[in-house]
Amino acid sequence: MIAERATVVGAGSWGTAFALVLADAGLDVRLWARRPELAEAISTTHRNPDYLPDIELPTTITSTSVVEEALEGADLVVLAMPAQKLRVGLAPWRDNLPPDAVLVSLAKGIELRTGSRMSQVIREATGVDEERLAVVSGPNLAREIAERQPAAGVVASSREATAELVAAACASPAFRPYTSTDVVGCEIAGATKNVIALAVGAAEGLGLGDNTKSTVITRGLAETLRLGVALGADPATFSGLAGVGDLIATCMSPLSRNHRVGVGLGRGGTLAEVVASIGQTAEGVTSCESILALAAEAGVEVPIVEAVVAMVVDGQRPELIADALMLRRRKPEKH
Ligand SMILES: NC(=O)C1=CN([C@@H]2O[C@H](COP(=O)(O)OP(=O)(O)OC[C@H]3O[C@@H](n4cnc5c(N)ncnc54)[C@H](O)[C@@H]3O)[C@@H](O)[C@H]2O)C=CC1
Ligand SMILES: O=C(CO)COP(=O)(O)O
Repeated sequence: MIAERATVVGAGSWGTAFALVLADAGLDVRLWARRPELAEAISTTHRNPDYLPDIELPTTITSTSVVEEALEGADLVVLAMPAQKLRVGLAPWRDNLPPDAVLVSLAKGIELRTGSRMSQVIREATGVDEERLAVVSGPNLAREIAERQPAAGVVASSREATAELVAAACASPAFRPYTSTDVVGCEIAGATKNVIALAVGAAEGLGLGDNTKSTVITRGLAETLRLGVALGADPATFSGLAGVGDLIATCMSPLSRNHRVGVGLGRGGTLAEVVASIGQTAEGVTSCESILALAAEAGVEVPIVEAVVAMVVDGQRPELIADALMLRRRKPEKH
């Protein structure tokens, strides 16, 4: 089977950029926006006035705010909502999904309270079989993707043929998807790197330099790997695009919203001020607690995630947290 028609649910930054990738790969794309006026603007001007407004979208992308219209003939249903909105956001879609459509998750987060990964939320909320589900992850900052700068990603599904179907649907001259069957690894890596990016951003905001940032990234990767492996992931995933690849992009790029929230906190801003000034989703802020809870349940030490929770949730000052991380008991690097 070849996918010809895709519905992208959520016309934010990543939904819009990924719709462009699918269109460049030759698919007819329906981009669903919650607000009818936004859908109308996208369909008539071929731009999204609210996200990436300077990017001209291919004319094979049309937009609607009507669920049934959006889903007509869809081979792929791509979910581009924020992690904490996914379960409730899926409610109007559940009973309208075409029976054979493959669902694709773009969100990088862990649900609060349940600790569920996005693919688990989707399965629970829609009842679809895991073989009809794929996740896309990797170093994919929406602006760079929308500008068609060369990049690669990972499409993971427990069923290889599903990963291949989705990869074929998003392979374009500027986007090179690799396939994987490690859904757990891709999801844990994608969610946790946002939290590590908050820590790296905070270090930058405190005026600290590249040695510090590199240390946080490397030790952040170590704790992400420990957590992922404890949850059943393939360790090799963490040295790939969804692991170290996305970690580098998100931790180092001024385009990353998580990085920017961290910088703002490091400079002394309050969480409310910093998040409001960005005005877009920064998943690490709302997923750090659930990742810490997952780690506690699995008996895995995640000191950087813990430090971010202290900074973001408990409002502790970042400089005190940096000191606490440095004073931890010394140990062999591999642990
Ligand atoms: N922006 C990026 O560069 C990338 C983002 N991601 C992930 O994609 C997910 C979405 O992020 P962005 O598009 O960047 O966020 P965004 O903040 O730019 O847009 C979020 C979109 O979700 C919609 N939305 C919010 N609540 C909703 C609800 N209850 N029902 C339906 N739609 C709802 C909003 O209207 C908006 O269109 C996040 O998990 C993020 O981590 C992944 C890779 C790259
Ligand atoms: O996931 C991303 C890049 O791969 C986007 O990161 P931010 O959500 O921090 O902007």
